[in-house]
Amino acid sequence: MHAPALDHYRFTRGTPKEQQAYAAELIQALKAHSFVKIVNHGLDDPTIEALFTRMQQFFALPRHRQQEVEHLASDNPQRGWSAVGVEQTSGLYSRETGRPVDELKDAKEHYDIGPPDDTQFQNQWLNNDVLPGWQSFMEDYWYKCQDVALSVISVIEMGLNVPQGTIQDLCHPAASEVRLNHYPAIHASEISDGSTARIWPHTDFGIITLLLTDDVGGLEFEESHKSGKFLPIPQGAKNELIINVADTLERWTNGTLKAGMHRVMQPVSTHLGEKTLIQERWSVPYLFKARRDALVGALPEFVTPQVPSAYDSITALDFQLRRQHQVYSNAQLAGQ
Ligand SMILES: O=C(O)CCC(=O)C(=O)O
Ligand SMILES: [Fe+2]
Repeated sequence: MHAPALDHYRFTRGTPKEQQAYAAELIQALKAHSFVKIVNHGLDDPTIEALFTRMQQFFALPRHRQQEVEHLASDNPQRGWSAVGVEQTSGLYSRETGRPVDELKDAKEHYDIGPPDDTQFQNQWLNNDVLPGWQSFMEDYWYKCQDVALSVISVIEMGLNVPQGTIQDLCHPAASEVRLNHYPAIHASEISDGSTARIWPHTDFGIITLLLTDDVGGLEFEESHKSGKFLPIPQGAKNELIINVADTLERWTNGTLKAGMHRVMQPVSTHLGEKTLIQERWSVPYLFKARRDALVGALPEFVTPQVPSAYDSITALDFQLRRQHQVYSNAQLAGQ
């Protein structure tokens, strides 16, 4: 489970033979665990340092500034700031527990950034004089992540033995998002009594997710598909990028790759005394998504008469709206 990170240079700088071997290992890891860690992916250390510094600047602003770019609950893709607890990831999960969503709280605030040139669901930005250079840094980071994601998708296409471009061609125009997650410090007892999670078990909606985290810990992946058993992911070097399979790739591959169920709880190192305060935590997923009019049923390459498509063929946007709907209560969606 705790396999060392794979070296992405084996693809970007490797011989065809090295590329094939790397692709086979990556697919094997994704089949076994639904996630894999990679290094030498193209996001350099100074960029990662600056990303965490920049995101912290936004969350340190006075509340009224954050409210200027607040995302209002709707089924649409999120843009801008969502306050702690507004997004209820328990809605993606409560069906399994049978407990009402409102009893299961999320202890996270976040900021979402869609494609810089998105005209359908536009980004929300503060004036440049509030956080000089912030918007252009984040737009730049969004493009850098897109490059990494496309490169990883090339590897996945190779490892799955489908023609290059099979998946990549379904990703333009882009609909992907950078999400800046802030988990404020929280009493361990709030998590251990089962009422709150930093983020409840869920799968991501897109194709793959590229995830960077700080070293606080707490991220857990389901050990194997539908096992219900979660294993903590030890934090490696800060530049390790976690790649996980998300819903759309599971659907396109007709279940050959399964979306990785994950959550964020207290770090394993935490002594769970009543009064223990778990330190704040930061993470940045890049949610790599299909173009909005692409169909997200199984691709023909993964369907046979014996193995028909197990997924309904709706558009990526409809799928997004369906999943997004689950993270808000009806009252929120009615604007109350
Ligand atoms: O914070 C993390 O490590 C994971 C975040 C996550 O799963 C998400 O934002 O979808
Ligand atoms: Fe996630």
